[in-house]
Amino acid sequence: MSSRTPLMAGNWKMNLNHLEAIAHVQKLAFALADKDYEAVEVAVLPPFTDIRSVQTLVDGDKLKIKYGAQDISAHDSGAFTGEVSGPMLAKLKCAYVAIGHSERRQYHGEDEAVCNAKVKAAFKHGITPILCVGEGLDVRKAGNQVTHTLAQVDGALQDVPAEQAETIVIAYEPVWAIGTGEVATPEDAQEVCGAIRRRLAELYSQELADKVRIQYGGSVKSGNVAAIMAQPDVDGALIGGAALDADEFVKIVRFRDQ
Ligand SMILES: O=C[C@H](O)COP(=O)(O)O
Repeated sequence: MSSRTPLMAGNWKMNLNHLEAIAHVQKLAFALADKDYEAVEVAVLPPFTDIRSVQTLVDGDKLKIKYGAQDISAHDSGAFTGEVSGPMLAKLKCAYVAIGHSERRQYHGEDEAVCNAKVKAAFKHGITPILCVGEGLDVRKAGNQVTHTLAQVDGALQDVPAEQAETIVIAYEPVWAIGTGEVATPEDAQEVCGAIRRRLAELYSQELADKVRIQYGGSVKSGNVAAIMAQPDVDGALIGGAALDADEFVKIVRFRDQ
């Protein structure tokens, strides 16, 4: 484990309405103590319709839980039905936004150019991107996971200046491990997370690469998080299913106790 502050982020995906979101965040807030926030940054990524409610709760009770969105439009405003813009998310004080999640890539055809535009949109509005990258099963079976994932990193960071890139979070999520119960081994996670950090050093500088937090995502649970977090280039986790269970998510935040 590195000296970078780990980021444990719960990606709720399309789960929990705004009332359930309030109850869930209240439960997290009740369970988490100052020492948890000192050791780990904790964030939730609810559906768009929940964000205002989460913001009101976090602001009102001065909670230390960060929150963000699961997607952002590449456009600031205009005729883009169904999209939500950077200025809108910034107005709700979103700290983070997931970009290029494999479900966005798979179901909405998001490619590197789209991810690149969204990364730029997030930075433009002061929101930290959590750039999601990772290979599918066929690519893994062919042994091309590193090449594939680094091409996604290269594409999304095209023309992103160092002063922005140094704050990005990159989530390595092998698609075959998402929601399947198939977790990559800690060595699998380290192989690709380490390669991502080396690529950041090539694209920018070693100093910058050493600052960037690289998460692992894919069937993370309290029972496997400690071994994954023990890897030198893994600085947190992007958690899907297990983040919907407040008790389990708190255990993941407290990975050092597992
Ligand atoms: O964004 C989270 C990932 O897709 C992981 O989801 P999962 O923990 O349910 O496998």
